Amino acid sequence: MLSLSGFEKKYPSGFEVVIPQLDLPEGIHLILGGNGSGKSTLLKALAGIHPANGEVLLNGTSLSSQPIHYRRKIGFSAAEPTFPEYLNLTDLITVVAKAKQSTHAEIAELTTILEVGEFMTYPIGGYSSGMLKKSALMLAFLGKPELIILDEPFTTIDAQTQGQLVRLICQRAKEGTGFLITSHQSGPIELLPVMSVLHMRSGKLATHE
Ligand SMILES: Nc1ncnc2c1ncn2[C@@H]1O[C@H](COP(=O)(O)OP(=O)(O)OP(=O)(O)O)[C@@H](O)[C@H]1O
Repeated sequence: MLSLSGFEKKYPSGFEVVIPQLDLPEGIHLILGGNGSGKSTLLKALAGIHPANGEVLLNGTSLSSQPIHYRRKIGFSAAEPTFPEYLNLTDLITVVAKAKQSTHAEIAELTTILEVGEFMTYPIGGYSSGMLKKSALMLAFLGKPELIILDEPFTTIDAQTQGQLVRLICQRAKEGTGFLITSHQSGPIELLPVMSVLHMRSGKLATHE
């Protein structure tokens, strides 16, 4: 599914994430590690949001040489999502659904599962942190991406939505979607059928079980 070779992402501060080689087959992969170990840095680079060096291939599509094609295949939900405050979630869904060829049925299903229907027509500037996270999750799943990258997906959402999200991840994984997930919350991730766990320390992969 996803392969990295010679991956390097360095900030001007000197902090860097370095992964010489990594091959992840289809499935759910957890990335764990302490605060500041580099998890979000890695995920943002793999989502194509932050530039990085090295080769990243998603089912043969290259992030560096086919960036638009690559990014269409990815869904990403940030740990602390931000969106233009004057738009609403319906606006964002319209744009992303068109770009990723999502169906009305999928939009309706995700609207119900993630319980965004009540606020999706209100301006984003008035959303709570949980509403922002639900919005980011909705956009990440739209269009059945080949790989969905979720950075702290269980923070700020209520217990009921956490349960719904676990079921949604399991359902999509069964259908062949790959997942990279970070979480400091152990409860929900213990319910996931995880293929591998990667531990990060100081910008490096310490272990891969
Ligand atoms: N945009 C940025 N510019 C410069 N340095 C950054 C930036 N984002 C993160 N860092 C630094 O990179 C290091 C790793 O941060 P990162 O957010 O990737 O860690 P993390 O493992 O996701 O942490 P946490 O568990 O606290 O979310 C930290 O030292 C952080 O200060």
